[in-house]
Amino acid sequence: MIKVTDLYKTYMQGQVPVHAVNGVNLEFKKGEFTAIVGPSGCGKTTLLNMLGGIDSPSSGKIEVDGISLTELPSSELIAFRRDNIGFVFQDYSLLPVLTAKENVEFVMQLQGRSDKECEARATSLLQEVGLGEKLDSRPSKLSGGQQQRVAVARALAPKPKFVLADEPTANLDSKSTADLLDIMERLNKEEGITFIFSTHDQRVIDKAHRIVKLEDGKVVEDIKAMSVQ
Ligand SMILES: Nc1ncnc2c1ncn2[C@@H]1O[C@H](COP(=O)(O)OP(=O)(O)OP(=O)(O)O)[C@@H](O)[C@H]1O
Repeated sequence: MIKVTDLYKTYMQGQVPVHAVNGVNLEFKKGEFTAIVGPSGCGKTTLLNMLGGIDSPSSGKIEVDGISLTELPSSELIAFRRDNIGFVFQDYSLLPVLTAKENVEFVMQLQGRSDKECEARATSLLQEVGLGEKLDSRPSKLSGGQQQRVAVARALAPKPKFVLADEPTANLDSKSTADLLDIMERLNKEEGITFIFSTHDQRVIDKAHRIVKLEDGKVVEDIKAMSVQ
């Protein structure tokens, strides 16, 4: 479970404080499939970055299965993030010189796993996201949708406790969006992967089981979809 308590993040824009996240309290249970929504600038990216330990709060607490991210020394936070949190970014963020398989293997190599294990898991994850034929392709040879599927496979490679996705479909066409959502939904259902994603995309919002709406850095709505109530 992820527990967020009294979370604040204030940026200074010149002399003006911007309260990007302004007193958020939330819990995410294992296996949830949650969309964070709200107008541009409401704090979605800032919240996701803090949940993932890539940005630190001005105050407040984030706990993952009882471990307080906000209190971990930075070296332990880096290892915790690597082993427990998967990220999917809007711009895919794949390493261009590596093939699809190498991009997925890379993060497991950082965990110190054997080459054999890295290769087997990367291959099976890429097959699972429908890219079994593209293992040796570099990102420049893949469509946006295919690159984002590599990014999902990479996020899952270290067997994370949860996956954070910041507007994962922002650059995808309708077909690629639908395919990516099907894959995320299947992984959520069959493997119990917890997904938390920010989005403006109604097609993605329609698939979410829970919708958390932010405005001006505050949670103004937190609703469960009818089908999972
Ligand atoms: N590094 C920064 N320095 C200063 N202000 C920032 C910084 N990052 C974000 N902000 C401000 O914090 C607020 C929240 O930004 P954030 O990117 O989290 O919103 P968002 O909901 O993800 O927006 P979008 O939907 O446009 O991506 C905005 O007012 C933004 O300008």
